[in-house]
Amino acid sequence: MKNKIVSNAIKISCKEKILYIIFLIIAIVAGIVMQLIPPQILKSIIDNNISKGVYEGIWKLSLYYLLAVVFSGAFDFLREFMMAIIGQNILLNIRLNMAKKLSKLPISYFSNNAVGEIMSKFTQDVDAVGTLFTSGLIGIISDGLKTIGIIISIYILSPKLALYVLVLIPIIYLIARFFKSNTFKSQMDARKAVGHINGSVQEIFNGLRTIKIFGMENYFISDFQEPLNQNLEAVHKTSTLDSIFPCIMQILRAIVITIAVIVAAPKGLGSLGISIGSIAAAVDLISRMLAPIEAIAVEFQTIQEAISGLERINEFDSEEEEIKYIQEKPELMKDVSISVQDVSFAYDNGKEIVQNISFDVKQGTKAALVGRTGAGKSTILNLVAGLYRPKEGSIKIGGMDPFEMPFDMRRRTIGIVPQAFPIYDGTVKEAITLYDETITEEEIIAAAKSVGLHEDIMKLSNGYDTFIGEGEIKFSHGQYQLLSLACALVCNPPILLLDEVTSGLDSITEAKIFKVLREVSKDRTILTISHRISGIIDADKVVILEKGKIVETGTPEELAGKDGWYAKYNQIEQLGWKI
Ligand SMILES: Nc1ncnc2c1ncn2[C@@H]1O[C@H](COP(=O)(O)OP(=O)(O)OP(=O)(O)O)[C@@H](O)[C@H]1O
Repeated sequence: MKNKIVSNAIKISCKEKILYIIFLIIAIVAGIVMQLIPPQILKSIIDNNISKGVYEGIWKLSLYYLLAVVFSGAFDFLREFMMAIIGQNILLNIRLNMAKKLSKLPISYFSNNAVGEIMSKFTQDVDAVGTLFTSGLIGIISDGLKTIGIIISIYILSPKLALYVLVLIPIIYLIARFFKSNTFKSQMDARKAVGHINGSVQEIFNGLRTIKIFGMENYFISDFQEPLNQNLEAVHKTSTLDSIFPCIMQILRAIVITIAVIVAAPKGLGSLGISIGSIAAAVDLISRMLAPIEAIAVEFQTIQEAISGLERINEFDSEEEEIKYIQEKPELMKDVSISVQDVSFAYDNGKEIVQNISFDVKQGTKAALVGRTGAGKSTILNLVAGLYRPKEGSIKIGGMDPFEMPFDMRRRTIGIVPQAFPIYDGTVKEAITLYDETITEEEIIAAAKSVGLHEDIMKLSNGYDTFIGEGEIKFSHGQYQLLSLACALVCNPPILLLDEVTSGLDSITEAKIFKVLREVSKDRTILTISHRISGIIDADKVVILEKGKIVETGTPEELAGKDGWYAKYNQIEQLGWKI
């Protein structure tokens, strides 16, 4: 199988659930054999007892009949149960394999794929593939064998009757298939509409304030109404098909049985010359045959869905993985200067975002990248952090390409503070360590103290063990930025990359964060980005970017003395305008 994620999951599950697989095979075989026994007992009761007026021992045969039916049902239950356990285990292993794969993908994968799309691979596509194991594949084999077994049994009773039944099977199958594929289509429509409704709800929640301020409630309600109507229509269609289908199958069963009785009855139209007991057994067998044929129609549908899910998982599986660089004994760098030489870069869409960028940040100094929104500042910071590789030129940190830096070395060399704190589902402690268990309690507290957050954390209900996941807001925006800074500092990295850390903060909080930054930047190499001159802290060097190119470089004093971009930005800011 080409799909390694799925084939590997099947292999693991086969090993883990070998006993269940053995029970499944036993249940399938025993179920098929068991369901053939009751009609034979029925035939014997009618032909050998009732027809001949021998009533002795009937109760025993009736009891055997009952037991055979109960056992047949029990084996069917066992089959379904085993299939569900094995199938769910395969699903779990597929999802685990996908999570492992996801953790190996480069940052560009996440920039080029919407979160919703990735999520649907983990949920809908895996569920669709799962039906292959919980019902589809095994179901089709087992129901197919059941149908074959029944036909053989009818053939033993009367070969001609078996031929009549054989002609009727495709008709029954096609009718069942027609109903099931239409039901499936309307279920899909209903699901799509629910997806649209969920999207609208999320949009409404996210923009609640704006909606209220601009009085857009009616617009959103109308946006909500349409998918609701679509959902209702699709659900109505599904319910109608679902309620008609059993009636149709009942009628079909009656038609097949009527035909069988007419052609088989000793004095009927085309007498087959078989006993009354055989007719009764045949009627019993025909009644049992409709359920597996109906199931096969459903299983074909699920297999089709599973194949398209499998294709999407296969696509995900073939995504190129990030190269993992490993160093035997990661050493801390002695020289931590940053050098950016003739760097050009384009994201996957090919549009060049930065061109011919060159600058360096000497060890222990501070540089600031300044430019307007969209100038390419964050892109350069991400390149320096080693998240992307330049298309042209080179970036070195202490002579080493940051893209090729082993992960653990990167974490201990470069501390990154993003524009906004990413909220993880976890405790304050986990937000600082990012689940790195090698970080000690003392190091966590020292990091929190260095950013002045220790007292605030201690005031929380469970201190460092307080949960701060989504919907559990415990801090202000500024405090979250300090937490983010503590996370960057906990490994004591000699380099700090700061991405507009104070954007969106009031001037008092901004001043507080600047004070902390001044403290923690001592003896560190700092690269900070800002779209304002006032957002750079004590920079030794300022690099001004405009549309992906450097337009000015120098110390703040040098640049202030020129009639260039820096002076222009400064002038505008002093007038109170934001760039
Ligand atoms: N993952 C991406 N894929 C494609 N284009 C991107 C990606 N990230 C950013 N860009 C584009 O690169 C350009 C520069 O973005 P970047 O975030 O580097 O600018 P910036 O100067 O940091 O802006 P801001 O101050 O608003 O954060 C923008 O035009 C943006 O559309």
